[in-house]
Amino acid sequence: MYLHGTSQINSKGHLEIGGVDTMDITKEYGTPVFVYDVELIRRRARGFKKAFETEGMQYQVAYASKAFSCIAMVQLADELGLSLDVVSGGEMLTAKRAGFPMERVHLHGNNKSLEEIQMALDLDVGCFVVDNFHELDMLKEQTEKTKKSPHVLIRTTPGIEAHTHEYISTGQEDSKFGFDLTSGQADEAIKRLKDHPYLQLKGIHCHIGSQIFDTNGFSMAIEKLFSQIIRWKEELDFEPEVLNAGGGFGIRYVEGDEPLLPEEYVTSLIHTVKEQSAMHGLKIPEIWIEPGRAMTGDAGTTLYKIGSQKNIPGVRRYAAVDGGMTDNIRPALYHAEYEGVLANRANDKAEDTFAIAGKCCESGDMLIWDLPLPEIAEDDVLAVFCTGAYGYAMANNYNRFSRPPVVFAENGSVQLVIKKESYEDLLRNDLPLRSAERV
Ligand SMILES: Cc1ncc(COP(=O)(O)O)c(C=O)c1O
Ligand SMILES: N[C@@H](CCCC[NH3+])C(=O)O
Repeated sequence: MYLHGTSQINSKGHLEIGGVDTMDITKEYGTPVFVYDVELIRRRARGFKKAFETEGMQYQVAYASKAFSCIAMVQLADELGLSLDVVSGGEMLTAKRAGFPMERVHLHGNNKSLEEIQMALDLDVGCFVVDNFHELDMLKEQTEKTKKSPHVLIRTTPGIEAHTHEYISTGQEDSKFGFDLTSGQADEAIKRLKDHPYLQLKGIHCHIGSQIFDTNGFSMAIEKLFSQIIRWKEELDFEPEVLNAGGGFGIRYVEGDEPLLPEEYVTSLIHTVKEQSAMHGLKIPEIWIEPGRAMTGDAGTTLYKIGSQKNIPGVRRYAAVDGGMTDNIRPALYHAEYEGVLANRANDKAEDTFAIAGKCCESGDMLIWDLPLPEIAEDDVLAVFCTGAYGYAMANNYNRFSRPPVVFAENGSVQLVIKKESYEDLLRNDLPLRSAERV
């Protein structure tokens, strides 16, 4: 069994996270519940920053809050000296309410609305990552109106295909994101932005995909960008001060996943950027990165209660838990794989293989297809590891299930950071049918 971060098995045979017995957590908060190992998030943040500091670089590590956003998480990101990547009005407002320094917030999005652009200017968001001409026009108009002068990066698609699931690969030419490098779109964006009286064009952004295990794709993307930068310098008198290499750093979900350490990804990035700058006689730009999954993914564990079982002899043994695709849609969406353990009997030997099903009215609502477990009984608690990124963040109310609570565990104490959604929360926006006097 692979245990992440501070997770360990205590003398009662219970899974412990952040020094807290997970059985105490389920007693207090019920199931399902997301538990974050805060110390592991701290370690990840330190890892990403360390390499930049060792190499004496100007940098920003922006936590991609789409992976998991809530007020406490954003406050933790601030405490860790991170910047923040947001992609919506909701994520922006979370940052504001968390008291996050808005100048360190970077706004992404391939279809930012006018309302979101206005909100970002109102909130003094530090940097817009401009994705397309539609946004560019709105942004120009709004900055001319408000006389605000945010920093801007141009998001480019470098034409690099990361070896990952098709739906989470974003850097290839045929992508909905960013300005294409080869057709001249990026050049046009630079021309339109360069001498704008308010928008301060600082640099270039690219993001090649997610859950990437090696450094080749990042290096190739940087080399590709530099081949354009030398041309931009000559033809457009534009040399980026900032190069944002995006996120995408992988984590270990299951055996066979072999990610690098955060500092290893960063060291390689820095070397490629330094090498390319020296080769082309350019200044070394600031490097910004945007890790999401690698910051919170393996720090999250979901605890479920086992309920019904179904044995189809010679075919499969199903065990259903009290959550599923409503709190973790990744298996249904990407065939993502997870590992898990019985949190209340973590030392018991596995005796059979179980397919762990969710409780939604959907055959594809499966969490794990082949999990070795001991003989299980009703009310056993199943811990599914590595659910900290794009778990709660992609949670939904299908079948009108409510979203679980989230707790942070550290140094033997536990703190509730998101309350369980109540039935009242679920019904809050419903209005009765106008003709239905009966309601
Ligand atoms: C622009 C951008 N930055 C950062 C991220 C975070 O990616 P990850 O969670 O894989 O680090 C994403 C999502 O893939 C993204 O689209
Ligand atoms: N949500 C995806 C990754 C996409 C990240 C955002 N571009 C996942 O769970 O893996």
